Amino acid sequence: MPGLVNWLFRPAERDTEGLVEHAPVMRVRAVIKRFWPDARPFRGWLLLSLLLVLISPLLDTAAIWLFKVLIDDVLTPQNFAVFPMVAAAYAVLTLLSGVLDFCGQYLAVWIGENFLHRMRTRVFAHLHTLSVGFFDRRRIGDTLSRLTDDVGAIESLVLSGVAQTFSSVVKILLFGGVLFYLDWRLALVALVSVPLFWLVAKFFARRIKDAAREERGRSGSISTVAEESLGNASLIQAYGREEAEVGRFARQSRGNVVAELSAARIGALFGPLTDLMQVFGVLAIVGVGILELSAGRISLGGLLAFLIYLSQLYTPVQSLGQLVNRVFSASASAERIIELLDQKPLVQSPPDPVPLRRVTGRIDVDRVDFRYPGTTNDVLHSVSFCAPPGQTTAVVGASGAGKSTLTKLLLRFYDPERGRILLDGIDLRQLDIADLRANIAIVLQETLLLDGTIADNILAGRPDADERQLVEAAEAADAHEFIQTLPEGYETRVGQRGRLLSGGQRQRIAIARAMIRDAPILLLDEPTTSLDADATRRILAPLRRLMAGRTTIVISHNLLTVRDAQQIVYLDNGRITEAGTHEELLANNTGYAHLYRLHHPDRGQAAVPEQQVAPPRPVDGQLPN
Ligand SMILES: Nc1ncnc2c1ncn2[C@@H]1O[C@H](COP(=O)(O)OP(=O)(O)OP(=O)(O)O)[C@@H](O)[C@H]1O
Repeated sequence: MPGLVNWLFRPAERDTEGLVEHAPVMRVRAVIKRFWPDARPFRGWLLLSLLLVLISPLLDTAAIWLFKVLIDDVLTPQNFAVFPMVAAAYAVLTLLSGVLDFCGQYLAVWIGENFLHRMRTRVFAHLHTLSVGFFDRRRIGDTLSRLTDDVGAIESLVLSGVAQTFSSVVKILLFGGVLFYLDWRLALVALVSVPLFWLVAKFFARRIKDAAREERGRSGSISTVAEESLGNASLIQAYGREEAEVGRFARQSRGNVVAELSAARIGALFGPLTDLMQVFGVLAIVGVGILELSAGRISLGGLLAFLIYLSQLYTPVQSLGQLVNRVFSASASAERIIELLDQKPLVQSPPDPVPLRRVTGRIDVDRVDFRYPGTTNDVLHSVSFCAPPGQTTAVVGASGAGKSTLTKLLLRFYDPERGRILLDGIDLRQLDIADLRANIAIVLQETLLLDGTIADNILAGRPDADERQLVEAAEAADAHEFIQTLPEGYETRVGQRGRLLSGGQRQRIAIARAMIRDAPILLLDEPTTSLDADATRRILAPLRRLMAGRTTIVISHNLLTVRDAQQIVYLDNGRITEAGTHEELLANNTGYAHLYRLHHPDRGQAAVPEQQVAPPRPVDGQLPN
């Protein structure tokens, strides 16, 4: 027996793989209070739906009363004269109750779905206010699972939960009142079991919430593993990791099953237990009912109607109990949403930003120290340099030196720990983030394409551009030609992350996007790294066209693009150890020169590298070669 009890109440296993961020535990009342303001636009409709909820048990009460009339005034005295009236009343009541049920149910779904839509959009919009750092730390799969599944739980807490509680309470009061009206002694006997219901429901509620919390977490882990695994299908297949991945997925899925079963055992036990209590209650009433009948204090019709009202009373009491359980399990989901909503963006625009239009593009990096949130080591140490307007500054250094980190600070994905970055003499922290980013165009190593058409992807740089500007940008990016050979030209879809295009084609689309943006500042982060020599050669000319006249910060291992720069900054473990032109740094014969020779072993100490590609664009007559 103790073994059986243990099995019935065995909790779900805790997930120890740490794929999802655990949400802080909250009281149900606090959860409801938190989301109640979100229901504001629906409160009028909710009131109407509560009104319908109120009318429906009234009709039920009348129908049961008609049953009493049928027995006591038609069947017992065998009086047919009253029957047509009773029958007509029944028909009208049923019709009315049908219409009201339809309206009530549709209204409830309408309110629920519209609330859900607003909530989902709000959470999604909130996610987009968060800094890039949040997405670096979080598993996308879990966030998706919260956005799709957990959001629904809030609706059941603040809307359908409220409506159902109201409906149950109304029914209990109404049917309870009629019971007292029919025979108060019997009614007292009937109500003795109500507190018992509550105790049982309370006992179950906490266990259900624990199981639900684990189940939701596991569901997030399943999505996380699926998203990571399927998103990297080529890597996994190339390295034969399929079995290991399936195993990882199965582990989370099994954990979900265990949590679901734990919740199911507790949930399934609740129903029969309350049924049992109900049967004992009814038997006790029948016993006392016989005494009442023989004492003439109630008619047979009255006793039967009493039992029917009683059965109607148990249903709302029982559903109130189940509702408590449902609310507790839904609040486990709501906790996960609250955890998301409570995330604050690491960087925010100031309340009174300095107005900014098109900048001239002077960038001053002033003694910047930086470390990533939650880490212990500085990635940048007292980094200072100036990128003059319209000129190219190359940031060079070994892998992990902090080059990309610098571009993240320029885009204000993060703020420096100490020091500042100035744009046209204004600290980035004083600017509206949108104004700042409107002045910057980026081309990254791994081209970011959205799953839309080629035109969509280029126009993402400037949505209000017209078709002529679109084609001009594509031509300047050397992309127009290949786009025209595609079956649907500019309207060809590029597939998820642009997988239907080659690396070089993706990169040229990215250049066209930056081109159409026509921003005064350009950030190029390893734009040629993922390309082979031929593809690199093809994008160098468009890249140079893009760089012309803009303040460009280029991070590259490809010293071909670096050689074009008027200034080269050499980063070593987060510190600037050298700065100057290509020739100056080669003459220094330290970090940069070593890196250069690493890439061009045949060049030795040669100060002037020979031309490898089409002649570089003549920038202000200052080109190193
Ligand atoms: N999101 C992050 N959270 C914590 N640490 C990070 C994060 N991104 C980068 N780092 C760390 O910061 C350091 C600098 O990284 P960064 O990407 O700036 O180097 P990099 O010079 O651009 O390297 P590469 O040439 O290989 O791209 C590295 O040690 C890296 O581990």
